[in-house]
Amino acid sequence: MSGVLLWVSCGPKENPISIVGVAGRGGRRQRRFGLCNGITFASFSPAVADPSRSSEERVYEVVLKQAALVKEQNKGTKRPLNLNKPIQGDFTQGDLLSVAYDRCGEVCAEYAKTFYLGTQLMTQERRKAIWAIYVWCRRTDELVDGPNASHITPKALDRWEKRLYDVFEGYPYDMYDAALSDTVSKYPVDIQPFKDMIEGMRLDLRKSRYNNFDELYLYCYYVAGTVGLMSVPVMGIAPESKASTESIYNAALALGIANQLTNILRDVGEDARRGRVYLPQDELAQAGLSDEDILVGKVTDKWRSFMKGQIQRARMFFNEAEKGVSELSSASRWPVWASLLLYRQILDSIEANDYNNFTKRAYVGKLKKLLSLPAAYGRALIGPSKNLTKMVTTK
Ligand SMILES: CC(C)=CCC/C(C)=C/CC/C(C)=C/CC/C(C)=C/COP(=O)(O)OP(=O)(O)O
Repeated sequence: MSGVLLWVSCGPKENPISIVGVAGRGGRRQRRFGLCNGITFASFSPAVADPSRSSEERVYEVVLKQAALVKEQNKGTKRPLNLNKPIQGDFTQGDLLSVAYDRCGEVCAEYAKTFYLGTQLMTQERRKAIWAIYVWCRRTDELVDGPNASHITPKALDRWEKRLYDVFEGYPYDMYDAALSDTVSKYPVDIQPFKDMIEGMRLDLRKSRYNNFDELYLYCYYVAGTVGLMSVPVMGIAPESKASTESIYNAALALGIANQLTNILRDVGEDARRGRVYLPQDELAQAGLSDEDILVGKVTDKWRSFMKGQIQRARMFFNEAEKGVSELSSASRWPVWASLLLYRQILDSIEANDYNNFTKRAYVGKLKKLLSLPAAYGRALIGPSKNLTKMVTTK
């Protein structure tokens, strides 16, 4: 494993980015903030920059674009992979890629055990590609959440974005990049969700409150919805699916949003102690609650009723996501169902804790986790719906 540190310590002129040997994993809300309050990043144009429309409308445009691109790329346009630039180590290209993917697998196995198990249910090719994407997301997250987070500036994120472009052009800086370069050369994965995830990190550096759900939705898209959009091209759509590509991408986006909302509801107390409140401020105020109540952490009827509404909304996103899972290729359905069923149970657990998400961490016990696997398997047997109307999106 010692070589890994070397590989991860990144490309030329980069701040060291470590994904190994990091104590604790934590969510993406453990980041420090206040480093760059008030700084705007005019040099970037994320896909969802127009403030005159709702976040949902703007994000849906990204979904449409992704769906159009995947159709285009499925017609046969392939990106070149130029692994010509020297990468540390004495490897042939074949060796390099197989070692690179193995390393990505090791990182997943170490940091995301359940996720790693889920990937074991996929075909080998897809599993490797999903590992490569996971590792890139994890490294991105660690820029603002990892051991070097206090030194991270918007400039470092700009450099990370430049490096992302290089990876997509087929010029990786290190092994993990090489795996991603290979993945994006094989699957119709677009750069946009990756760029948007970096935008989410910029947002996290400068923002610790969300005025309303529209703002929160955008944040959830950046940090989690993007993962859904990155994953579908690798997971694949069932050849017999009659659903529109955009409806499937929309379901994938919904799963990312649902997961992130669940994550936020689970970690309310923990986040508040770090100075962060992700719950929509206007909804808190309407419920007669404030940041102060969250810090005090007393479960009151007001809180219970507020939480019921938040949980209901997260469940709506899970329901939206459900509509798309059956349309995925058969080998990808089981892991996706498993992760959906498992993560959704965190909401049940918050209820079982009588909505005390201030001091009690909601979790899904081992037995429930285990039982979810056959349940997920059963659902995964159901393939694409023959009835088109079932998948028509609401937008
Ligand atoms: C539904 C369809 C059509 C496709 C599936 C598309 C996928 C895979 C969507 C899932 C997107 C996803 C996994 C988003 C990440 C969301 C999230 C909140 C992850 C939590 O990360 P950690 O912070 O490490 O979690 P824990 O703190 O719970 O360990």
